[in-house]
Formats: sequence, C-alpha cells, structure tokens
Amino acid sequence: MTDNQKQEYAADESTDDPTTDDMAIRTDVSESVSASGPTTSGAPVVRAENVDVWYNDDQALQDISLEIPENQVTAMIGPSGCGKSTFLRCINRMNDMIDAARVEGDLHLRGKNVYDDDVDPVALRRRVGMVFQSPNPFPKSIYDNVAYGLKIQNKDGDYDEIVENSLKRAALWDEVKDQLDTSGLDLSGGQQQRLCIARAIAPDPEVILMDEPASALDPVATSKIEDLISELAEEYTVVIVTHNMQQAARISNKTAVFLTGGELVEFDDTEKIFENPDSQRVEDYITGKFG
Ligand SMILES: Nc1ncnc2c1ncn2[C@@H]1O[C@H](COP(=O)(O)OP(=O)(O)OP(=O)(O)O)[C@@H](O)[C@H]1O
Repeated sequence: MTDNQKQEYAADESTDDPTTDDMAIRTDVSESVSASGPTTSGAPVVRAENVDVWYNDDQALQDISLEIPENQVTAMIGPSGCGKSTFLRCINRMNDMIDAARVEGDLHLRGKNVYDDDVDPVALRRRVGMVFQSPNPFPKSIYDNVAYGLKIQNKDGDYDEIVENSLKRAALWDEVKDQLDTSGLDLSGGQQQRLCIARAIAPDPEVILMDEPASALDPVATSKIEDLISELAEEYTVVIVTHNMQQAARISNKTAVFLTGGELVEFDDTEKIFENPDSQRVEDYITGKFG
C-alpha cells in the first residue's frame, strides 16, 4: 500500500467505539451544521482565525485568518514550502496524524471550531473529504473504492445508487459502468483520480480539499479534472492547492497567496489577485519574478 493509501485508510479509521457512552458526548460537526441553520451561497463555510502551525520548533504557518465561501473554488497558491498543504490539512485535522505538528488558533466549520475537544476528527473528515496529489485508489474494485466510505460508516442507503451517482458526478460513470467489478488500479491515471474524487464525494461531504489533484496527470486528464472541479463547486465547497497559477486563474473564484515563511500575503477574488494585486510581493510572484 502506498503512503497516500495508508493516509486515506488512517484518516477514516474511527478512534471511537460507537457502543461506548463516550460517543454520546462527542460532537459530530454535522450536528452543529444543522444547529447553525442553512447558509446561502457565498457565505463562509470555513473560517480560520489566527492559525499558527509548528512542526516541532519550526513555524510553518503564521497567523492565518481567512474565510472560505460556500459553493465556490478557493485556490491556495505560493512557492514550495510556504505552507499550502499544511493549511489544507488544518481544515480536516489531517495534521493530527503528524506527531511533530502543533496547531494553534481557531478553525471553524460553519461556526464550530474543529479543534474543540468535543469534535471527533473522524466525523469531521466525513464532512470534509480529501483528494491527494497522486491518485490513490485502494486495491479493490471500482465499486468498492466508491462504496468504501459508506461501508466503514455503516451508512444506510442504496449503495448501488450512491456509487452510480458519485461516479456520474465525478464524470467517470460512462467510462466504467460496465466494469465496476474490475480493480480501480487498472484505470488510467486520470481515471484513477476521478475515481478518488468519486470516493471522496460518495459520503456527501460539504467541503472537498484537493492537494494538487492534477499535478501527476497529462494535459488531457488535467483538463477533465479542471472541468470537473468547476462542476463540483455547484454542489460543494472546494479548496484546492495548486502550483499551477494558470490553473488557479482558470478554475477558482478566490485565491489565497502564501509566501515563504508561512505567511498569507493576500486573499481576494481570483480576478483581482491576477489582474491587480494589492501587494508588490504577490505581483512579483504571479509574474514569475520568484518562486
Ligand atoms: N510532516 C512534516 N514534518 C516536518 N516538517 C514539515 C512536515 N510537512 C511539512 N513540513 C514543513 O512545513 C513547511 C510547509 O510545508 P508544506 O508542505 O505545507 O508547504 P507547501 O506550500 O504545501 O509546499 P509544496 O508546494 O512544496 O507542496 C515546509 O518547511 C516543510 O518542510
């Protein structure tokens, strides 16, 4: 199993025994969703307030505050090592799995701080799905890859229908509908990544995090993933880390520019960032003067 597959398995492994009383006092973030009422499109779904992250004594993110709007694509760009992936992993608490990592500050999902003691990270990750850089299907059939999250959650429902709908939403159904029993590993790289997207959306998350989802793909497969991301934003809030500035400009509504040292230098509408940024450092970065 690759590191990515292990990460995905580990992220889903429940730390709770649902039969214990302890479960009763744990808060599924979804409960706070309904408690906070419906949100309108464009309202912030994720709100970071003064987030700092350290790996041992090295600070990777400094005082990050930003609001990620609903049903839009928000891109995180910046040079290598500036903390983009670290920030993404704050949102679904994947940094919890890195021993050296320490997160301070508040990270709200629809008004609930995901770092509160009563939040179960496994429940959180059902609300906040993730797609990694390299496609990482499990060594299972296409069907079982998509149904995986439903099965481990013992979710009720018509699995056949959910698998079909998820594959349709991931723009893969037509290519695989006659081979659902074959291994996900037999698909092309681009198909594998769309399978991973189908797996991420099957449990019906609210937010989908994507860490350079097209960087391992050829231009045709990349273009399909980009079209898909724009479509997904009609139903989900998408946050994408990308090294590719043209990609950020093409598909995102909002762009956050991180620079070396883990500083969020500018966060604004994508058009503004690329056409008329406030900061000279951002201008220099997007015009290729460094990075
Ligand atoms: N597991 C880890 N342990 C220790 N340090 C880490 C770990 N992960 C990241 N870092 C450090 O934190 C900083 C930010 O890394 P991160 O991967 O978040 O940046 P990034 O902007 O996503 O980089 P890239 O674009 O190269 O993927 C870097 O200095 C990196 O070396």
